[in-house]
Amino acid sequence: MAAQIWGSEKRARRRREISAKIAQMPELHDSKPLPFMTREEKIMESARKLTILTEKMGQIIDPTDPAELYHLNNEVLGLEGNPMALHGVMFIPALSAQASDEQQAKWLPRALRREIIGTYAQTELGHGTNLQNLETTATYDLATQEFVLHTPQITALKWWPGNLGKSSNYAVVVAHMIIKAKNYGPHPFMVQLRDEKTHEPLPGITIGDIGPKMAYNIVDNGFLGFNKYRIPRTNLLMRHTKVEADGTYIKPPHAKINYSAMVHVRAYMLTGQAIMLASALNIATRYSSVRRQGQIDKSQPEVKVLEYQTQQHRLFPSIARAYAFQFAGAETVKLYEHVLKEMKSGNVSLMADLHALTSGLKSVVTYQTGEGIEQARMACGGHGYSMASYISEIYGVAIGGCTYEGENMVMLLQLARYLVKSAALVKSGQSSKLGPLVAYLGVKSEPTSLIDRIPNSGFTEYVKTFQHVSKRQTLKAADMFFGLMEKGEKREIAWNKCSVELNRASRLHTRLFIVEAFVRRVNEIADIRIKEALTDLLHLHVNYELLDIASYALEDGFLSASQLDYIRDQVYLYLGKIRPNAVSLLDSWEFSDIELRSVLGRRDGNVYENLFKWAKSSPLNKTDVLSSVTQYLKPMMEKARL
Ligand SMILES: CCCCCCCCCCCCCCCCCCCCCCC/C=C/C(=O)SCCNC(=O)CCNC(=O)[C@H](O)C(C)(C)COP(=O)(O)OP(=O)(O)OC[C@H]1O[C@@H](n2cnc3c(N)ncnc32)[C@H](O)[C@@H]1OP(=O)(O)O
Ligand SMILES: Cc1cc2nc3c(=O)[nH]c(=O)nc-3n(C[C@H](O)[C@H](O)[C@H](O)COP(=O)(O)OP(=O)(O)OC[C@H]3O[C@@H](n4cnc5c(N)ncnc54)[C@H](O)[C@@H]3O)c2cc1C
Repeated sequence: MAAQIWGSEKRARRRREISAKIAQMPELHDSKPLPFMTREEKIMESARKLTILTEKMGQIIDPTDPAELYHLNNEVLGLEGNPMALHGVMFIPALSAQASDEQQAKWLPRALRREIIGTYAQTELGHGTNLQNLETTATYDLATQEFVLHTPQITALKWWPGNLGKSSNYAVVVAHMIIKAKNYGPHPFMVQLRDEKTHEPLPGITIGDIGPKMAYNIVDNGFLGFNKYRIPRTNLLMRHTKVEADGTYIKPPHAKINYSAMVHVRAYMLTGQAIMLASALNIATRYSSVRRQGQIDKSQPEVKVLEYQTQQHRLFPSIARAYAFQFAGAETVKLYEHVLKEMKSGNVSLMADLHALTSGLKSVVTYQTGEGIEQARMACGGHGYSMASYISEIYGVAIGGCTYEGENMVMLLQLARYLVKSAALVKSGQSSKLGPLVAYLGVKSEPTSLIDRIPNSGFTEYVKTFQHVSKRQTLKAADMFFGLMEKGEKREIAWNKCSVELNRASRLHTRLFIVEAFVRRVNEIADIRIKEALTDLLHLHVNYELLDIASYALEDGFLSASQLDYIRDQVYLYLGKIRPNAVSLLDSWEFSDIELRSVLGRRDGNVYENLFKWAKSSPLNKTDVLSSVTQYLKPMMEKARL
């Protein structure tokens, strides 16, 4: 099963080898539990480990393999980020995709050797989503052949970029490029921020940390202002766009090609989300098979809480989602790598499809991951609320994904644009022009679902039902939009008036893709036992998801009330079937105790003893009487007694 999760037996074996090596290197372990550290201590600890990794990484992993890098990152540095997180996740990918060969030769080896630390600075205090209204400017000075970066007012301060505040000395900065008074829109520039020797900010640069956040507090998200700060013309990233010495602008082959660093993270982050969801569920499911509370049969001893159907209903559909996201994520990364290769050789024809897909997936996956982790926390009762579970930290980090790389609602609306265009093709009889991901929009569906009538259809009837609701909602939302425009409404106003319905279509389309990716994977599996276990999980997934969106299928009678009962019964049936495999389905992800960082979710299940040990190690327990008591509470009580 680990091979299915991680993509191959070799990958699963490599993960085990890497975990085993790390287990033997105490210098790479947390020196104390992260929840007992201050933010400064955590950052210090993380930087300490980073320097060891820079020396020893090659002995532990293949540093050119993103999957191995990510595993090393999660084991050693953890989910809360590190002082070089953006260096790996966005700075290097941005240079790789957007710098010319010559620029790459100059900067990439330095970045890879970690001579310099970089980040990706795009969002501003006043604008993040709407890139067209970013305010930072890069004005070309023909006389000196330099760009002058400037922050015209406080709302134009770069705000949020990870590791910008304190750690990075370089950044890819996105600014509106102005040449001879003409604004060419946002473009990426390589900018040195700090002196390479002293790490002091360079003159003309105002920079700092934006303060603590809900999570990710090892990352120094920062602010940045420029005061007429000059950089050479050749610091514009020029793989796709060029500006010649005389100010001539050579436009890129696709208007949005400069957005590739965002698409990179959107494609890769799905796996990250699946891992976080599976981690939280691993903790909650292991704990639920240790925790005994109450009786189902009063004549019997207290049961493990995992025996309760409500507990299973709370956890198991999310186990199925974690697998589904992992499989959909693997497909998306493959597609991304393909499109990136094509883009490098000038073929940009697949960019729109990739953008639409990643926008929808990013939104649905992060939202449902957040939901699943929060349920996992509640499934652990009081102990879930303790930082000893580590679930609250996982939750805080995971839901950051609902916001970064494009706010979820906004990204769903990006997918909706693609869906509406596809609907227009269907309506104008041009279904043959539909791309493969939306081809179902042009296929006539049956009048009713056959779900309960062909139960062994190998999920075909389920897929058809998902297709039916997605198609119906897409065409309905598109009709609403076109209808408003026909009545004379301006395009943008009509769009806004339909946006809730449009986003519903985007979610349904994305959920269909996730189901299909799960079905595709299960169909490929040769090993009978693995196939059986995953088929049970897939049954639970399709029935649970369908129940969740049933209103869309009920409203036009595609599903009947009796079919809904059938689907509900299937959910209960598969909850019971999955119960014996539940812990194994999560242990198969092979998270080490070092990586999980959870007292509650330890592999040995020795929960209570370790919780007590953990509590005793709390800094508050270093002394029996705190100074808050001697200084304030004790005098107060004494005064009251007089
Ligand atoms: C050992 C130690 C190692 C440690 C390091 C570990 C290394 C690991 C190695 C690698 C593994 C990677 C694993 C990753 C795991 C993830 C972990 C995450 C970590 C957390 C990092 C967080 C970092 C966060 C960064 C950021 O948030 S950066 C800022 C992001 N900002 C946004 O996303 C802004 C959102 N807004 C937009 O994208 C745009 O403004 C918009 C798309 C909404 C609108 O754009 P615009 O206004 O310009 O466009 P229009 O509306 O005019 O036109 C729209 C048309 O353009 C098309 N379009 C838009 N975008 C694209 C695109 N990207 N591609 C193609 N087409 C695009 C639309 O479709 C429209 O087309 P149409 O007109 O035809 O409809
Ligand atoms: C943990 C974290 C890490 C980050 N790291 C980085 C980084 O490294 N580099 C970087 O540059 N940035 C980074 N960011 C910033 C991040 O990319 C932005 O916060 C994000 O893109 C959302 O933009 P915003 O903050 O402007 O939200 P807003 O756009 O102001 O969103 C506020 C609300 O308005 C709604 N809204 C906005 N526009 C529309 C629209 N057109 N239609 C409908 N609704 C709309 C949204 O849906 C939302 O409900 C990070 C953010 C976080 C939380």
